[in-house]
Amino acid sequence: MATRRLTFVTGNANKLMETKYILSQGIPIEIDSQDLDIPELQGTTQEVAIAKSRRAAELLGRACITEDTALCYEAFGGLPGPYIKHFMKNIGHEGLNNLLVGFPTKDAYALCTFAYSAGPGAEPILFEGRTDGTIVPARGPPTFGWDAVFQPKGFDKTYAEMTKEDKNVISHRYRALDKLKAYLSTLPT
Ligand SMILES: O=P(O)(O)OP(=O)(O)OP(=O)(O)OC[C@H]1O[C@@H](n2cnc3c(O)ncnc32)[C@H](O)[C@@H]1O
Ligand SMILES: [Mg+2]
Repeated sequence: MATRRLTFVTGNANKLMETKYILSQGIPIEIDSQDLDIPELQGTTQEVAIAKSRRAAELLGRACITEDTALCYEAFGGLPGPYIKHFMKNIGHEGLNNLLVGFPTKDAYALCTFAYSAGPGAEPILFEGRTDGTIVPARGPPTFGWDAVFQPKGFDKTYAEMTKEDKNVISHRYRALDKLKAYLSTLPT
């Protein structure tokens, strides 16, 4: 099978690393990356993902993938959701826990949305992956976003305490990439 080449438009080095790792397990694919400055709209996770994918393909002038990650609190009807980056930056791990003081549930889910665009003007196709868990006081290295405060259901470790091999077979990103992989393998290279 010929190796497919695809550009991942992202400015996040950790996303890129996990994506390359997960995709390399399944199909012959080479991912390069471009960090383009793309405004992220407000709206549902799907609306945010579609707008970003359209703009990325326009700027790049060819097929690409983009990705948006949301962290959704059950107590808040799914927020912060796609706005988690700004919450994380401004209030940190402790703030992400303090938000939930007084709320009956600390349940949350991580939602990853990959968007594939065949090129400028093409309708983006979305691939979603969800992992359920709980928000806990930070444990593990603070290397990647909110990994240290998210403990997936059925595990006694946070994402940050897990090995990359373990995180990458149960994560929101893995589940979305599993669907993207299946789609890519139906396309001609
Ligand atoms: O250039 P892009 O791809 O948009 O990269 P970004 O860092 O801006 O990413 P998002 O807009 O999707 O914002 C998601 C936020 O969640 C963080 N994040 C994404 N995936 C994560 C994961 O698997 N574990 C922990 N934090 C994660 C990430 O660092 C951001 O703060
Ligand atoms: Mg972003």
